[in-house]
Amino acid sequence: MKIAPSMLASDYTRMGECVRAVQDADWLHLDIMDGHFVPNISFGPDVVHALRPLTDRPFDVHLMLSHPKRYVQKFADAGADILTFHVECEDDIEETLAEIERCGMKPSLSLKPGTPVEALFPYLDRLYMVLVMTVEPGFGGQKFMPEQLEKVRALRARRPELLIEVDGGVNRETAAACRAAGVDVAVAGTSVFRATDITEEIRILRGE
Ligand SMILES: O=C(CO)[C@@H](O)[C@H](O)COP(=O)(O)O
Repeated sequence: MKIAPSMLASDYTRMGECVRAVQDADWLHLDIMDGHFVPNISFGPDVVHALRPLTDRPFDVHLMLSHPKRYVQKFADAGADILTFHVECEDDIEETLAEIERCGMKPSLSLKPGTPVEALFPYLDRLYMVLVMTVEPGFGGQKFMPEQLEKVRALRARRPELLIEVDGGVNRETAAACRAAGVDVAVAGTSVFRATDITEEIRILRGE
């Protein structure tokens, strides 16, 4: 299982050092929150752009925005590789996917814990990845919701080749359940950035 450390849990006074500290991870996860789709505000494309030269890891950008389509070009310019937005957003899903493709990024859709997995089914053929939220989006440091792994199993059964990521509450114990459910990529914020040995923690989360 690949590990994507979430910069939401990094020390914002030294974000550059934090990016270098997770060089051994597979991807870098960047959470973008607008204070409307979720009750929190994080950072925007300028921060993503500033961090881009510090690592060659793929930038996995998760838009928790009511209107993601407006910002697709900005995140492409900032250096995003994979762009995830939510099926519950207020923009047209097909049009937003087309805009992500037009900008040369890999399209991905996410869903909140309360949204049935079937909401994603009409779009699966167009997606590079699905991000299954294992906490209510908006904040780091929450408890993993194990029942969300049912969505991973349902998606895996329907599309064996689809890349599946989970996000929220991933630690040593819950990572094992994710691996068993067939998760390809796990986002981990608190467990990685609070670890005494970050490199070792990533290795353990991967299941190595
Ligand atoms: O998108 C989110 C929260 O909305 C996640 O990326 C969290 O930031 C993961 O943090 P931890 O649960 O690992 O602390």
